[in-house]
Amino acid sequence: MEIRARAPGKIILAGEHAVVHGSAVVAAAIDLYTQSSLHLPPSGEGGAGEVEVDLTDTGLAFSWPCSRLLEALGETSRKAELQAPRPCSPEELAAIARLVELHEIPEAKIWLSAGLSAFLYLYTSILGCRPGKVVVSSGLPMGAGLGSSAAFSASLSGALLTAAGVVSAEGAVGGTEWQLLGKDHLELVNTWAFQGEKIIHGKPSGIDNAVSTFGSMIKFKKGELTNLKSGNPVKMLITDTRVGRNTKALVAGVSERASSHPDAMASVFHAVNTISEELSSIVELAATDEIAMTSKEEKLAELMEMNQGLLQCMGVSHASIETVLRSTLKYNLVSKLTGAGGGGCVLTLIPTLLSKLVLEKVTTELESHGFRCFKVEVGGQGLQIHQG
Ligand SMILES: Nc1ncnc2c1ncn2[C@@H]1O[C@H](COP(=O)(O)OP(=O)(O)OP(=O)(O)O)[C@@H](O)[C@H]1O
Ligand SMILES: C[C@@](O)(CCO)CC(=O)[O-]
Ligand SMILES: [Mg+2]
Repeated sequence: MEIRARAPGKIILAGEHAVVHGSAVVAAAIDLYTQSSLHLPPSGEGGAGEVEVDLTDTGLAFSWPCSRLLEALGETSRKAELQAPRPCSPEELAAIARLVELHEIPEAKIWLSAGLSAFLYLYTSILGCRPGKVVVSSGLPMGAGLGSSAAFSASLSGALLTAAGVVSAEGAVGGTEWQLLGKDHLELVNTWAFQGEKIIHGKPSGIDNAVSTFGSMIKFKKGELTNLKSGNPVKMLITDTRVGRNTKALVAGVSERASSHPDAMASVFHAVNTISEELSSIVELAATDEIAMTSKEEKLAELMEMNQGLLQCMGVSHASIETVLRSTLKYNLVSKLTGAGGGGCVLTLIPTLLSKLVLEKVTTELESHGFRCFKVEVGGQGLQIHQG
């Protein structure tokens, strides 16, 4: 049996990091996906065989004998528990880390260990220690702020829960082989994906896995989701600075700064909350003419610029991000980091009336710094399933 699931990455228009401390955040799916293809042999009983994962984008594949997994983790998946996802316990995480260490991951790719731990936890918790193989491919740069960890966790959870028979597709994505899940099933996938994010992010807010699972554009605050209907298409240029960084460490750094300067950082988080609330209202306005559109985009740009300034207060900007800010500002364009920062990707708002020539000049200048630029469609579908 083969089951494929794909989940999108995301951009954050305002509110990253502050959302971990209770502020509102606005995020949207993008049309870059991570796909998990699950292959299960007909028998499927635990004990014999292996659990394999092939991370095609890294050129690395890993496998564990089912007997070894059973010995280390015990038979974990029970149908009842599938409806009530639980966090990976410290003991399970330690056992999983030892299983990952059995494979000598090349030092240059040691950052993969978090993803492998999330894989083993989700696979054994949902399917138990039965043989199977997952092939993962992605259009998302890893560790770049576009939610690669969430897209990985959501696509994997979707494929595994479909194989376990607890979620199923309810409708087709017009003109494609992909199918959509109903709201209740998406909620279950999202809760499992959040467990995967906890292993990779440490203290995730839940916004990344929510956007990867539900898609669209979302305002999120203290676990509460509000679907936003963008009044007009939102056009963003994404610049990947190609500076690798680790979201878990960056999130921890902001928490440390909040502990060192509680009052000042509380003011920063409050200001970000206000920016996110205002941005969510403006993005839903439907501008019907050029004057209204220009006015709307100027307000969005101002809010992005203010949020970037507050992200610098949090200590998550980077010299490469500042280079993007300076380069785009020369053309009166506004940019902000997206995701955890510390490098990774930067958003630049593309006004409707911006000429193609100017956009080409900006892109050429950014690429002259060794950055990679690309445009994405914002606010598309979330998790999608295909049963072979
Ligand atoms: N396709 C994948 N296969 C295996 N592991 C992955 C994959 N994509 C992401 N990961 C895991 O997630 C980690 C990157 O997650 P991280 O949260 O640091 O960055 P991000 O999700 O790309 O950015 P952000 O969280 O800021 O949006 C990788 O180091 C890897 O462990
Ligand atoms: C930095 C952060 O706010 C977003 C990362 O994409 C972390 C989180 O919310 O889990
Ligand atoms: Mg992530």
